Amino acid sequence: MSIEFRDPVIRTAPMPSDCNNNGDIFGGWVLSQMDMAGGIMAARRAKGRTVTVAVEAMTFHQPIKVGDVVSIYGEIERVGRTSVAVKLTTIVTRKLDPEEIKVTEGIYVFVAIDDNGKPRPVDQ
Ligand SMILES: CCCCCCCCCCCCCCCC(=O)SCCNC(=O)CCNC(=O)[C@H](O)C(C)(C)COP(=O)(O)OP(=O)(O)OC[C@H]1O[C@@H](n2cnc3c(N)ncnc32)[C@H](O)[C@@H]1OP(=O)(O)O
Repeated sequence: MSIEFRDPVIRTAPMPSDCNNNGDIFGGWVLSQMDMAGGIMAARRAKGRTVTVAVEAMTFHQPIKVGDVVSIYGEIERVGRTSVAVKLTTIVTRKLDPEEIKVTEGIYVFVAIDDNGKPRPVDQ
């Protein structure tokens, strides 16, 4: 299903306090939002706790600005023995403009962990 017809995992609006020294939204803010979106998807897929082990192929295509509505879409990219990779794409709309702009994408890898923080198998 294409992005336009799916629900985002997270939809939010950044605040002026989320800006960097250029006045755009700080990259760390969006990385964190993507981590949360991927963490929700991975925890659902792994049916329990997961931790982020790696971020692969992260690209910042366009800046995010105050006033943007930020939507993060996710899809499961692959499932390993203990890991779940989630492809995350961030789309914004700017103020009242309905145009959807892809601003970031990346693949976040999560590992399912047990109560001792050790990797545990994910149902295939
Ligand atoms: C129930 C529903 C609830 C729903 C509602 C929940 C809501 C919930 C929302 C939370 C949203 C916040 C999400 C933030 C999540 C953090 O902020 S987590 C904090 C940051 N991360 C950490 O602190 C993790 C620190 N690292 C570790 O503890 C250990 O390295 C780990 C991750 C447990 C792995 O341990 P290890 O012994 O090194 O594991 P190892 O067996 O070598 O590898 C395990 C798997 O990882 C893969 N892997 C290892 N390194 C890499 C790498 N560099 N690249 C790719 N893959 C790798 C391996 O290939 C292997 O995969 P499989 O082949 O088994 O599939």
